[in-house]
Amino acid sequence: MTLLRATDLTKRFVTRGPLGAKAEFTAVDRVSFEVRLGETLAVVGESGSGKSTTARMIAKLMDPTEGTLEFDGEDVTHAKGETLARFRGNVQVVFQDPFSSLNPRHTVERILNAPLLYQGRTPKGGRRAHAKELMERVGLNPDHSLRYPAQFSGGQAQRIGIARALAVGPKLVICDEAVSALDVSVQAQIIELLLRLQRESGFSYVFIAHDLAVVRQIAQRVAVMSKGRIVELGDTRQVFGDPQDEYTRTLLAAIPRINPEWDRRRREHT
Ligand SMILES: Nc1ncnc2c1ncn2[C@@H]1O[C@H](COP(=O)(O)OP(=O)(O)OP(=O)(O)O)[C@@H](O)[C@H]1O
Repeated sequence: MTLLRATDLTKRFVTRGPLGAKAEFTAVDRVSFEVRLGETLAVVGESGSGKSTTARMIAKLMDPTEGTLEFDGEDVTHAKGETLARFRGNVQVVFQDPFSSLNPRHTVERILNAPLLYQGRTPKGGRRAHAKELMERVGLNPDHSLRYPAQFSGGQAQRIGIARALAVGPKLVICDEAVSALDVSVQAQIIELLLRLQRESGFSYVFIAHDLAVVRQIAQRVAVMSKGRIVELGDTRQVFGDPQDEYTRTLLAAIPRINPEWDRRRREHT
């Protein structure tokens, strides 16, 4: 079942050159894909390929210049008011830097209650219990609910970011380079957590990443972006095992350890 469908999503930015001359730059160029219920779709590509801009558009943090976005069968491209609030209850984002996305002056309890309150909902067992329950779900000590973000490590802060995304019971969680800034060992723990939460709750992920080794662990399907376009999209094993696009091959060749099978075949052909 299709949960989210992006059709020809396009984002053009107007930039100004050194002499003040206006120029238009197409960061995302007619990108189309769907996210199925319960799956993880990864979006990979080099820096500047348009991954984050795509993530921001499907999270409705940025309007597309052109194209449409459907969620749960409903056109949400220009959603406002109640429709937008409902969308925010279904689609949540986990950002790369937890410290800059968590308000440093708010306690974890307040941070974890904010999404529900925005929805005009009150947590059933009260705010404290709601925060503690979410902290437990993501492996944090619930006794620390009155602490501030700065009192946590990077990995723990990312767990708070993930707990906040879960607070409203979303159907889709967009992870925008959510593990990229973490040490490798912490990264592995967070990936494990993301996989466990998906098993428990059955939501979908759109997983934006540049680390293909991580993508291979977590995503059933992958979209490869280059210069604002999707150049390849398909089953992760298939795309990584037998890339059809030249750019995907270059991307994979940059980390030959990623797929011994593909690496072996690459060596055979060179
Ligand atoms: N607000 C903006 N105004 C002008 N150009 C922008 C803006 N936001 C992004 N861009 C440009 O759009 C292109 C795509 O950026 P985007 O951040 O989506 O790429 P990315 O694939 O996520 O890269 P990274 O992995 O480095 O985050 C880049 O060339 C970027 O400089």
